[in-house]
Amino acid sequence: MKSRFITFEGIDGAGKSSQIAAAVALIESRGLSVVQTREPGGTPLAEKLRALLLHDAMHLETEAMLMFAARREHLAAVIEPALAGGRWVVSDRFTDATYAYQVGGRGLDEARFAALEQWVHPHLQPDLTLLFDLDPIEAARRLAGTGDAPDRFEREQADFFERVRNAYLRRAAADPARIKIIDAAQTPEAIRREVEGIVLETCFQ
Ligand SMILES: Nc1ncnc2c1ncn2[C@@H]1O[C@H](COP(=O)(O)OP(=O)(O)OP(=O)(O)O)[C@@H](O)[C@H]1O
Ligand SMILES: Cc1cn([C@H]2C[C@H](O)[C@@H](COP(=O)(O)O)O2)c(=O)[nH]c1=O
Repeated sequence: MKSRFITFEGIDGAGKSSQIAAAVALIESRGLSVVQTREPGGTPLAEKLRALLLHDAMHLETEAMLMFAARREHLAAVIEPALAGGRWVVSDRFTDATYAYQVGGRGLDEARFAALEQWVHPHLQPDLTLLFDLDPIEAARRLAGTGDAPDRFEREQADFFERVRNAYLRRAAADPARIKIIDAAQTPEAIRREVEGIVLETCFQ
């Protein structure tokens, strides 16, 4: 079976990380080998860039370029070799996050985003993206419940996350065959069933 690249997206606190393990377990239960990874990050160097991105204030264009620098490393060291070797890749975020957060949330010029995307991965897009869609107020409530110290993005206000959410929904409307929207207000069990159904329908038919 052809290897697949699956990504999980959504505003902070939407619940995507909670569902990734179940999706990976489902794919592995079919006898397939899966690389589970995340962005920004996924390699030692990209994880160092992640620490800068999540904790140090910076110019918006620096932020966008560092996201793509981390992605370039991640593609070269993890994603491309895995796919070439017949393994599946499941990533917690990819380039749709840059569109949503840097273009939608922060106002990065869309042409600059498109140029970076074209430079870093001109031919590769995920085969399937699961977009966890949730009201930012509910997402903030969930995050507050974790008790974890918020990072630079998680400290943003609801209007920022409303713009991020709307940008994700625009990206999904532009590519409905790839990006499937999940109502993240459902119970974890209902979401798990929906995620598994979409993965089986789109990747195993
Ligand atoms: N469907 C759900 N209903 C209620 N709470 C949930 C649901 N899914 C996840 N949670 C809880 O919400 C919190 C955030 O979940 P999770 O870490 O999966 O979100 P996330 O989208 O990955 O966020 P981030 O991008 O910030 O890592 C956790 O405490 C988790 O237990
Ligand atoms: C890939 C990517 C990520 N971000 C932001 C989104 C999140 O706030 C953090 C990553 O943290 P997570 O809780 O592990 O999801 O980074 C971004 O702004 N732009 C991107 O391209």
